[in-house]
Amino acid sequence: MSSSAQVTAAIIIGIGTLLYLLYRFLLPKPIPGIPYDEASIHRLLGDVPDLVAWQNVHQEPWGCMVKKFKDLDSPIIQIFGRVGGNPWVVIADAREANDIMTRRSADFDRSRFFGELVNAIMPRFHTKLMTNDEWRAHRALLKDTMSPAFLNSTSGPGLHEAFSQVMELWRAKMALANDHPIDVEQDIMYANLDALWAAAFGKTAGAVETQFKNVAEISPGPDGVFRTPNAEIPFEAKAVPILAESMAITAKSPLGGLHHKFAILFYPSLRAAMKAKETLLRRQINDAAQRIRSSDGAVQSATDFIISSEMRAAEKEGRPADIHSPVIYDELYGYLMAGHDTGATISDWGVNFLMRNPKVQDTLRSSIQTAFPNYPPDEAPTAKAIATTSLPYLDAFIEEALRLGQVAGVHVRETIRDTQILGHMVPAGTNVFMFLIGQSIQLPPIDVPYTLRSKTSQDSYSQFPDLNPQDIMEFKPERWLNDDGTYNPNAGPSLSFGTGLRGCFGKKLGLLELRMFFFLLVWNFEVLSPIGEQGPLSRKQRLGLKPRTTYVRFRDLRK
Ligand code: HEM
Repeated sequence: MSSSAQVTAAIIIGIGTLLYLLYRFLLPKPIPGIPYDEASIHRLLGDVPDLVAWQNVHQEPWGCMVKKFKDLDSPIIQIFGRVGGNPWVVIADAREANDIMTRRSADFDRSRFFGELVNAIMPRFHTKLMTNDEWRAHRALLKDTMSPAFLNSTSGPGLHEAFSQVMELWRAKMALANDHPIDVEQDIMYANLDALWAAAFGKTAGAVETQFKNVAEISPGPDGVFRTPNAEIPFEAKAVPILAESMAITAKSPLGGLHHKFAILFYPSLRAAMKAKETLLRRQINDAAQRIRSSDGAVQSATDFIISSEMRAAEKEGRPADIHSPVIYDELYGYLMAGHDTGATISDWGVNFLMRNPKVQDTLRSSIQTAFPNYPPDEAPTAKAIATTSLPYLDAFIEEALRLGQVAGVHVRETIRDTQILGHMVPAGTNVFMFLIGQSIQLPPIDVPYTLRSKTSQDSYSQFPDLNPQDIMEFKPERWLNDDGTYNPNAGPSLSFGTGLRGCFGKKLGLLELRMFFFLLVWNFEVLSPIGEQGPLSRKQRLGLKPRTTYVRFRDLRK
């Protein structure tokens, strides 16, 4: 062999060896002792191909996890979701999940994986921060907007207006659809966007109002479901779902948040949406400041609240008010974004559960009619009356819809020091996913020996009972009621909003949103299934985990 051929051969062997070593380096490295799928450790992409394959067939990736837990017969497993990244630990046990989120803050904190989702859009939104003084200061900014007084008097009327409007939209559609099913998913999303917009800025975004324009064009699709062409809503409002949906880029891309940042900077639709976000916030904040100056500080929205607080603090400290601070911008937009799609997703689930459980629907309706005996059918009670009246069956219905719906397939925390989960050592810096749509919350649990539970989990064992495995898959609001008919949120694991320090900031507003929507829905209509056989209820992954379809027939109860 000539010397140049020898050099070429040596280079090829060298490159080949390097590539092989790189490949070996990037292959998944399991955490010792925690079960995993054997096939996944021989692939650079780990478990991703399985999740993608499941998604392609079922429109959501999570059923694949139910199968992995079953195949590995363990409530704790590990999966490999990033090339060359650390394994992710996943648990399917509500009791341990609750324990991690409420009692183990010395071991777990907000996961950077979760924070990455919002980083490119709202880098100062507190959901991204670890639990520290900065996070506490951000939470304090809007804390009082979750007080009962603020919710019932200031936020409630806007929610009532938005949902009353969508009831009228459906009345108009129903008159033309002539007892055929209507696709209501987009209307529900717009109604929730309007509702949160009103809570944030004092007036709806006009999204539902815009939909009235096209009602006359309602027509059946090949599946017999009636739909209206989507009327263009104001771009500032449209920007909210556009940006919210873009967070999926982070979740899905092997490059995570880097890919999302690139998209926000260079994709024209996302650039336009970011610009609309800035314009909207600037205008709303200026309007709020002017309103406050001219009306002795009367607060009509979350924006008014945050701006008047800043103006008062500045006056007290003798400095100019910093009403256009990036923190205020990101917290306000976070408030808007975090609440509309989550509320809409659970509303879609609840509508499906009402259709499939006519007895539950009858009980729910008679319970609210009994609570308001003096109202004629065409006059719904006020926002304040709905918000403040004891309605235990409605609360139980919502709790059950949250349990069997679930907006998020998982909650995530990160270990901040080496720790133990269900008897296994988990190193610091590991993302721990707590699975919500499988065993122990929606399916019979996987057996966990008591002694493997953490000390805090054992000590708090009697805090809530496990769900009954015999009827865990049924939609049964009664499980959340005491014998005397009062609502009992501790009748089982209630994790749909997360829990503990880093649970949902807007839970009370979210619950009010759902209360107002379902009250007005059941007050106005009987919610009927589309005609014909109903298949099993399946999911699709959008920003949240939604039911595959929300097709409804309505019977108007005003007639
Ligand atoms: C039905 C409605 C809602 C549902 C189901 C829901 C669900 C959730 C979930 C599952 C989390 C993650 C919790 C965790 O990791 O433990 C979360 C966090 C959060 N939610 Fe909600 N949410 C809803 C409404 C809202 C509303 C209306 C707002 C604000 C106005 C809001 C603001 C937030 C914020 C700021 C966080 C992050 C908290 C932190 O990191 O400290 N949510 N929500």
